[in-house]
Amino acid sequence: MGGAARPFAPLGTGSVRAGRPLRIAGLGLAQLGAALVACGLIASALLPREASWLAALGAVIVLGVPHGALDGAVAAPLLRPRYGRLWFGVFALPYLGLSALILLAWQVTPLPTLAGFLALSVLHFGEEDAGPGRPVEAFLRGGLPIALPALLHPEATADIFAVVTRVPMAQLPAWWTAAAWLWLTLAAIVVPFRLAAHPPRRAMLAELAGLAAAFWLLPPLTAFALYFVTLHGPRHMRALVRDPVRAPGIDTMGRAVLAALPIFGLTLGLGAALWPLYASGSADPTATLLTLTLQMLSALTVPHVLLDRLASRHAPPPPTFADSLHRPSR
Ligand SMILES: CC1=C(/C=C/C(C)=C/C=C/C(C)=C/C=C/C=C(C)/C=C/C=C(C)/C=C/C2=C(C)CCCC2(C)C)C(C)(C)CCC1
Ligand SMILES: [Fe+2]
Repeated sequence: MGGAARPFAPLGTGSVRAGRPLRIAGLGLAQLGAALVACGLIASALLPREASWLAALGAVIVLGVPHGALDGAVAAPLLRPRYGRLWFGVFALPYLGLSALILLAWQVTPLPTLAGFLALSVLHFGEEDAGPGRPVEAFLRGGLPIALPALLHPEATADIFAVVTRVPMAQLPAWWTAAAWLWLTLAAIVVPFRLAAHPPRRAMLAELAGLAAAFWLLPPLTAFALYFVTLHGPRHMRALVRDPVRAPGIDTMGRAVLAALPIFGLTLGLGAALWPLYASGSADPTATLLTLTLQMLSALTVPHVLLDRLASRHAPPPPTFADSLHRPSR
């Protein structure tokens, strides 16, 4: 998230001669891809429920999970100087151990684990969307994808989480509804003041309005997939591309995608290995995929967020004016 800004190199830059990104009708290749994915997801909302769940989960897995697979590229510069070729084991073992504990927690105490997952998601989404050092904006923006489905589509959201937790849920847990109302009340109080004090950029207003419309008009899982694969994942990858310190080898979106592939493959392998365990309790493969995907996302989120914290703590402070006099500019 932090770090010195570098011009954003759009996806596909590497394959375009003379470094000029391919543009069609004024859109870069990355924006065009995102627009196509968004149209596909919106259209999938017209399908029967099972099919629309499959489309949303497919997008979350194929297009959303790779942003977390870049954690390897963030950990390597922290660990390789000290552990040499053993760095991946030193990184992966605690990462997997922590994830395994969360998967176990879903079996033992599903509802408290759900509450923890939602709280961590607000933090994670908010920090990514608002940027560091903006706790109020982070709470408001991170809370939006969690609160709006509870307020606008409580039954459909309860149906999803009854499958994920494997706990019958005729309606959403009262604590979720109460937290969603609290978020809405705080937003209604804080937003007018902030709008008056700092008029926001038009792009941010458009993003928030688009997100609110998606969570209002689309089924909740489709709206979540849209947010996760067109905003959250790309934003995380762009932040790494722009940060020369946290992942030094990742300086274009094309490189970021390539660097994510090996660990993404490993993650798919882990999912495939866990499948029989999850399928044994359910007759419906779509429900199994929903449970496994959401539980795995939550399990990976804990080390994913911790690593982000550790990496920002190890990042050198931003250069001072005196530094800039001694160092050649990038
Ligand atoms: C490095 C590594 C790895 C990998 C990793 C990864 C790949 C990660 C990822 C990560 C990630 C990828 C993360 C994520 C996150 C996510 C989240 C945080 C989410 C959340 C969500 C939510 C919370 C939702 C909800 C909902 C729904 C679902 C529906 C409707 C409604 C709502 C919206 C509410 C491995 C293990 C292989 C090995 C070791 C090392
Ligand atoms: Fe993330």
